[in-house]
Amino acid sequence: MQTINDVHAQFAGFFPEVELRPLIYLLSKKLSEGHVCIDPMALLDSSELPEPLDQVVGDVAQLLGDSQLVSTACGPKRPMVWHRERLYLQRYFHYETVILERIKDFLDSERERFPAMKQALEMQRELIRRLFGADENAGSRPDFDWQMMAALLALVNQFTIITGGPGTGKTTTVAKILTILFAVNPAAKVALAAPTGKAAFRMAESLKNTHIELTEAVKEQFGRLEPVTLHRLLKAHGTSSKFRHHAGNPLRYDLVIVDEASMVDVTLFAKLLDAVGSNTQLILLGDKNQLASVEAGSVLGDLCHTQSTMNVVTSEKARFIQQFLVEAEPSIPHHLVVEACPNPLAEHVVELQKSHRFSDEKGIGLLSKAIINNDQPVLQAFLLENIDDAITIDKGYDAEKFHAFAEGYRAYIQEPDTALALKKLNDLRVLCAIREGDQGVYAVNRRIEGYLQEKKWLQPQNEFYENRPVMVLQNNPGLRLFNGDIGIVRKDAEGSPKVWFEDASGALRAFIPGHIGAVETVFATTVHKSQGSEFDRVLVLLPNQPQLPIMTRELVYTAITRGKSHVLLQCTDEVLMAAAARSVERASGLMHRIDEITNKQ
Ligand SMILES: Nc1ncnc2c1ncn2[C@@H]1O[C@H](COP(=O)(O)OP(=O)(O)OP(=O)(O)O)[C@@H](O)[C@H]1O
Repeated sequence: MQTINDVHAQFAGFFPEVELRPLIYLLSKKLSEGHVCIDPMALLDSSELPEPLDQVVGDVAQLLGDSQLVSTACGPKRPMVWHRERLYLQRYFHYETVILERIKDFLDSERERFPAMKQALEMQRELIRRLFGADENAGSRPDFDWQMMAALLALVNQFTIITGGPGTGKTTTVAKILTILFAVNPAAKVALAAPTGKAAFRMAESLKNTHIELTEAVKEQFGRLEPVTLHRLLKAHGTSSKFRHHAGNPLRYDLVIVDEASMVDVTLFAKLLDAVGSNTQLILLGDKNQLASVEAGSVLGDLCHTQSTMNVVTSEKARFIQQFLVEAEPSIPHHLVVEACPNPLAEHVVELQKSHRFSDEKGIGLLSKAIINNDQPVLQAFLLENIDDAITIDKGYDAEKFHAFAEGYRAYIQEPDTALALKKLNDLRVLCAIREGDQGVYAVNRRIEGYLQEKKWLQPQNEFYENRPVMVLQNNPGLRLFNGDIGIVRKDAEGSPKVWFEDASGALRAFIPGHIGAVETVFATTVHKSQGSEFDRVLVLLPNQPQLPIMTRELVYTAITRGKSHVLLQCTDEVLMAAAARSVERASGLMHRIDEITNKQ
């Protein structure tokens, strides 16, 4: 229960206009829950206001319009902005505005580039047809190849979002985009980035291991791509959110690719867009259905959801794309081709729809779709039958099943080669929804430690015991270690404990434990922290509290799709059904401000 002493009430109390305090209270509270702004009219009916702030006097719009603390979009700089029925802290309104303005700039500059780029791509017709298998597979494919649409649009656009679930080929599409780009411009400068070091590293690995045939020259170009975190790309000043790259000192690349963009909050999103100059193309990859960032905003999801139908294109772009198909190949479905697109982001967001990793008919593919679509009959069938090879649902939170899973950690502990041990550690993970309580990360980590100790595989006598798996909890740009990086404690040749990490090139790096700042044990981690990672097997432990607001379909979808071959789901029927029925709601103005890209307000 909220008390008058809580931090949001204190914040509201700093403002002299007493009648505005209930709104400021709500704004502060909602910001801490990940919302970028509030719709005061909708919220004032709710019972979220503590006494004595629960009395709102007068007409809200008039109150905000008359206040010296509140400005409008074009008004003087004040602590808050009231814009199109939403109330923002000035800073967050600014971030949203930067995002919209930068997208507008990208769209303006690409119109000029289109004829030249179109011509350049037409010169690469053979390569494009070969990459998308048009010659050999013509006619055998049942549906239009959305990867081809994504790649061609990304190459002619300045700003593109490629979204899709796990295994839909986002990385493969990037490999094809790069192959075409290097054919057009062998000297192209490309940056690969992601919000976490782990995600950036994983993208670079997947690019190196792509199944597409590359020439030696392109292989060499791929080999030179160095994955970096967004903080490193933008050149963070220490651990602050100030960056050396911004509109006045833009990034000097031809193309910037950002993976796992669903994890980027509104602040970093705005700073990224601000730092990408008008001559640089930007491609954002992510799964719009995944959990959003821990901090405020769900920008990637919001930008994707501005369109009710995905993959709509104008007939001009459809003609351009379809010239690369051979006759027998399926073309873009007719209902998606229009004369003019009302949404400015049409042709800039492409959804890849076919998973090449999971079947839609069974296993992780079927269950994750059923969760995100709240498909209750399919979920009921999973709960009733429990006969899927890739999914085990344990409704009784069985200790034996838990221990059998934890036993999987023995492989990395007994692996003498530290690089291999790091890989084996990352074969499996326990994913928790919460931190506190018996089913939270802290208790579950202790439970696994205790079990492995009982088996005499671990001796956790001190903080940095041999083989402790740890996750770094903050960015250390100076050490090139970032929040979310995972390492193992092992003694070095001199017998001193060190924490070992793998860098982007696969080389081992060791640090004295005291030098890397706060870490936590990572046998189990939160679903939030697991974003950007995939594991062969996961145990998803959902707390037996169906009413918990954090238990949403996005959370369970994100957890399940971290698993590549098997998911053990510990939850009751009620918990799973309640989570599937609940969706993350994050207020932002992006969806209803998207028309500002075309009609400057
Ligand atoms: N068009 C395709 N034809 C055949 N196989 C494909 C195709 N596209 C992707 N794949 C295969 O599907 C698997 C997943 O592809 P990829 O890693 O590109 O997907 P992703 O969307 O990036 O996945 P993740 O969400 O896990 O990062 C890979 O083994 C890849 O080789």
